[in-house]
Amino acid sequence: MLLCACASAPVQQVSPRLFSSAPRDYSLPNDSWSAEMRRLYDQYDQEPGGGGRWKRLPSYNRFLKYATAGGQCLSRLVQSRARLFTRNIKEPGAAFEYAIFINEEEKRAVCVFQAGHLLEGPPGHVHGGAIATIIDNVTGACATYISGFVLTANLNINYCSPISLGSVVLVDCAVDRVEGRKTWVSCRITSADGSKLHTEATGLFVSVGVSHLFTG
Ligand SMILES: CCCCCCCCCCCCCCCC(=O)SCCNC(=O)CCNC(=O)[C@H](O)C(C)(C)COP(=O)(O)OP(=O)(O)OC[C@H]1O[C@@H](n2cnc3c(N)ncnc32)[C@H](O)[C@@H]1OP(=O)(O)O
Repeated sequence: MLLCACASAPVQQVSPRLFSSAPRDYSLPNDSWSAEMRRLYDQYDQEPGGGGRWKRLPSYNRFLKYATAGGQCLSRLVQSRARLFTRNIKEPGAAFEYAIFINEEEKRAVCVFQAGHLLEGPPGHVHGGAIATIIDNVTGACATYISGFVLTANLNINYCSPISLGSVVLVDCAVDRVEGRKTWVSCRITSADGSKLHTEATGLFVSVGVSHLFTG
């Protein structure tokens, strides 16, 4: 379920069944993925209904773009040119290629992430802001899945070793604690084989009503 609200209209409920056509799911493999990216994806991917531990989260460049109903409030959102930051570069493989898998029982999310050439920071390596972005995205998805709609209140990141452009890494997150409106998530980015630690992070996410986005 996705909630929609704006300052001048009452909060409305919009469900994915209102989608008019199949949107592009960016979490599915494409030709830019390396063999290693594909191998890791296959490792976590499970047949729908197969009872596997991991569920892939679909990923769209804008969730509401494909909805057909919802009145004035929704149409104002749909008509805007906003796009999800991590999915707004058209060239496959150029920036963020990733798929997130959720393990509800363990309250964990794992993301297989291939960092493209447009994410350069230090020569040949991934920009720290791009690393922060993927961490925010994956920890945010993990917190959202467990606690419902949340915003990032705090993110602490230790950059332990640089990530090479074009490489594939694993972003592994877990919900550590939920207390009232607050959800704490920890995160580690490692090399694909798990042998090298690149980044460690913790995040605090606070549950809000979607109307918070319109009222500040
Ligand atoms: C079915 C599911 C599918 C899932 C599929 C999802 C896919 C989806 C993928 C996309 C995932 C993208 C993920 C991006 C996520 C962003 O990037 S969010 C954007 C960046 N974040 C923001 O812009 C947030 C800006 N900040 C705010 O709006 C407000 O400060 C907040 C965080 C909502 C908190 O404000 P508030 O609601 O007024 O709450 P407030 O009463 O101040 O605080 C509540 C509690 O939190 C504590 N707190 C608040 N801020 C802090 C802080 N900075 N440090 C420590 N404690 C704090 C307070 O002390 C308080 O604690 P208690 O007193 O209750 O113990």
